[in-house]
Amino acid sequence: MVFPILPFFTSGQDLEALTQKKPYVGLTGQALIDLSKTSVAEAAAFIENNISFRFVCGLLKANHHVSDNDLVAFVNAGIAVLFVESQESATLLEELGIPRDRVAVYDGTGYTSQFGVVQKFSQGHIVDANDLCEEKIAQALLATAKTDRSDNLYTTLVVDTHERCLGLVYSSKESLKMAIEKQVGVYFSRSRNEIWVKGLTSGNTQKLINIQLDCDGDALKFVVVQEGTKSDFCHLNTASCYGDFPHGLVGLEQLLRQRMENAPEKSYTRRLFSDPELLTAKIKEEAEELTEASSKRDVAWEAADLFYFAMAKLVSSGVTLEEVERNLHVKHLKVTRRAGDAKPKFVKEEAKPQTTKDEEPTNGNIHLNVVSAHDQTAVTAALSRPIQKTADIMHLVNPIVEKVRKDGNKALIELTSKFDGVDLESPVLEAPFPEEYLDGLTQEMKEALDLSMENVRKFHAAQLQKEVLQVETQPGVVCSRFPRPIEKVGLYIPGGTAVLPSTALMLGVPARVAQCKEIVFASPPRKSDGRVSPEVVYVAQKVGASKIVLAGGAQAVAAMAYGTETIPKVDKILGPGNQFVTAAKMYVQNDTQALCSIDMPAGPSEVLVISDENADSDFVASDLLSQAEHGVDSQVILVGVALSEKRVAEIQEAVHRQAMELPRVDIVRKCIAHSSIVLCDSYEEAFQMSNNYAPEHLILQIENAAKYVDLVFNAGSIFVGAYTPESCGDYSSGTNHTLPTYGYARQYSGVNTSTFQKFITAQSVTPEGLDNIGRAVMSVAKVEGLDAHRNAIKIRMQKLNLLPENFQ
Ligand SMILES: NC(=O)c1ccc[n+]([C@@H]2O[C@H](COP(=O)([O-])OP(=O)(O)OC[C@H]3O[C@@H](n4cnc5c(N)ncnc54)[C@H](O)[C@@H]3O)[C@@H](O)[C@H]2O)c1
Ligand SMILES: N[C@H](CO)Cc1c[nH]c[nH+]1
Ligand SMILES: [Zn+2]
Repeated sequence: MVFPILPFFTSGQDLEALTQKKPYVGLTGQALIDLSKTSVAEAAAFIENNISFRFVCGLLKANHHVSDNDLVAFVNAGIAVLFVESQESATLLEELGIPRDRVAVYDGTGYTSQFGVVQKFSQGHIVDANDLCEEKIAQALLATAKTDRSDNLYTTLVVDTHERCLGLVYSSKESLKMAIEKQVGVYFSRSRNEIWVKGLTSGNTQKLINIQLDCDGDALKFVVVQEGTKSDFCHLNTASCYGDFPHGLVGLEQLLRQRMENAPEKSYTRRLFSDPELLTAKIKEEAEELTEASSKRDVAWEAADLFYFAMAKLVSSGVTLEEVERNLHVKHLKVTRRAGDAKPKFVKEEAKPQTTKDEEPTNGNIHLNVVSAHDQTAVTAALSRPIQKTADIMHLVNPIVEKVRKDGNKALIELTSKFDGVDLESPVLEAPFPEEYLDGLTQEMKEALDLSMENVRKFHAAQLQKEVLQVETQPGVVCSRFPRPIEKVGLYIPGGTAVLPSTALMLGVPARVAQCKEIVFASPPRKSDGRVSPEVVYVAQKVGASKIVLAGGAQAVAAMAYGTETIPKVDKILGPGNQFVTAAKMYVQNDTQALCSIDMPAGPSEVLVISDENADSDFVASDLLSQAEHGVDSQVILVGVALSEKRVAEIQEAVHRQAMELPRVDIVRKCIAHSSIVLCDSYEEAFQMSNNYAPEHLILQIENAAKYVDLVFNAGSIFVGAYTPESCGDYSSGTNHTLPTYGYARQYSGVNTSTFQKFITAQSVTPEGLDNIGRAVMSVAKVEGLDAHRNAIKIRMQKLNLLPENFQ
């Protein structure tokens, strides 16, 4: 039992008009709407705007003309339960995806709701809202409410609209009638033995929102809003008769509302309310921090910060917490329509599939979003990368890594079957690699790979640091530094959406140049035969790899980091990959048990092209597309310097035309959907934009391009001039294509020869040297309170008679 009357709104127009004219109808907290006479929009607006109607149902008569789509839309707008006249209708609704407990079937005497409110609404309960008046409502309530008290009063619980208990009071028949008539908190005072209008003397009155009866009808509940200057319910000046509430979200909302009214001019809260950009930045910052938090304590801490700024946004936008909760409630009521199984009776119109972000339309123009560099908000959105939050990815990757760590090859075989659809007997191919693994490798391909490997070798051999660096910092103090190869390296070669033998050579050749002792390759096996491509095997053979791990993703990274029965544990893992690979690399790098470092976070490929009016539109488009085809999570950005509208249109046309010819057009389409053109006025502005973005690849298609290289501070690799497409660096020119993405070009270099080396320092100090630096060492050791350090100098200097006799 909630309320003994279910007001029936016979038409959509009644909804708004009647609730204005007869606000007391809302005291019942419930409504029944005739769905055949109401539009979805009318129902949605009614539910959204009237917080007093907590339980809204829809009546569906036999032979109604409501379409299937509208039925689902009504439910999704917040209709809790559908009242239908037959079991057959209930079955048809179920086939549409509306759960059975959201349907109440007429049984000859009424409808029984089992969802939200468990109650039988008989014909007598359902009353045309047009016929309702305060008196009828009071009569119905009094006829149903029970009391077993000798004074005939009704026990009444008072709660606020967040359902927080304010206190326990008593109502009499008269006080109830008066409360309904005036829609305020009116009770019966037992101590004064009279009707008690709450706040009559103090001014802290109560607006009455709903009256409810409990399940057996012997206790009332008043839902109220405290009004007046003080919002305390209790005579002891606390929010409730049980003291003040803990300062949670409701308390925060109240506090921020007060601050909105009276925060001092220069206070932080005032700034927050009057500077929308600051508030936006704080919300983004806190949201990011929350995604990065991992311990329970940090997650709670960061969530509280985010709620604070989100609440400031609500308050400054005039939105209440109740409206948000209402929104959550409606979302909770949503259902998913089942596709294609509606019975003819319910089929009035075909449902159009909704387009989600993951399912971009597969036709239409492929064009980039265009923003002006002056629109800061649009630029920030345009330059944000389409990557999953670290926390979300880690959540998926952690169990994979742990499984491989625990179960070794067995786990690797299982995960390869699961993620790559290949069932292997052994996850490792040992050198010397069987000749048949080179089947299909053409002479032309060998020559292309040889040429590329030789150029990469030349450039990386020139970088090799062999010499011992030696400096005498003081007479008798010689410091030196010398390189050593990292002993065992694991090289990841992507193979998800495209097989990348070029990555095999970009990693294998410098590893060989640096003289790493053991080189292990890992790459996902192909579905067709469970092998890796002959080109990868060819490169592995050329660079002297000892093994090829036939696995991809996080499982391959884990196998190389921890080792398995047949895979050696490596000291460093290098190579690009998708988000699973990159996240797994970051995970093992942070695990001291793994004792494994990584090159850098090299995730989904990205490019930023700076072009001016003189650039060739076809060249620009081709460079954008060459990275767009890598994956749906790639991003390509064109920063245009003083581009005319005509030029922008020409580039867009070239992008579309060239893309439509590509076999990977579907991937390109999805990548371009989150890629942009940013229009700048000057070269300086364009380079500033690029430095902020810190792209993996930067292509300069501008006049005198070489002259502008000095302006670049953050980028993985730069491609200078119209005839330097990125493809050259991807394959054959000699630079490395394993480069930092996600903006990590701010602090990381791309793979180079020293990535495969480490540097050891050495020093040699003579008695003369000790005399020159010994006192300084002792002074600093003393201030740090590390006497043993100081002694190591003192003892030697004393034996050498370099210190005065009584030196302490
Ligand atoms: N930054 C660089 O230097 C650089 C260089 C080359 C390539 N790349 C990038 O490397 C990436 C290669 O990605 P890819 O996907 O084609 O190949 P990949 O080899 O990196 O990843 C494929 C593996 O991911 C795993 N995987 C796929 N879906 C999974 C899921 N739902 N859960 C767990 N694991 C899953 C599978 O095991 C699969 O073997 C592209 O984004 C490309 O842009 C970057
Ligand atoms: N552009 C990629 C680096 O982001 C490398 C690559 C390999 N093959 C083609 N391209
Ligand atoms: Zn590429």
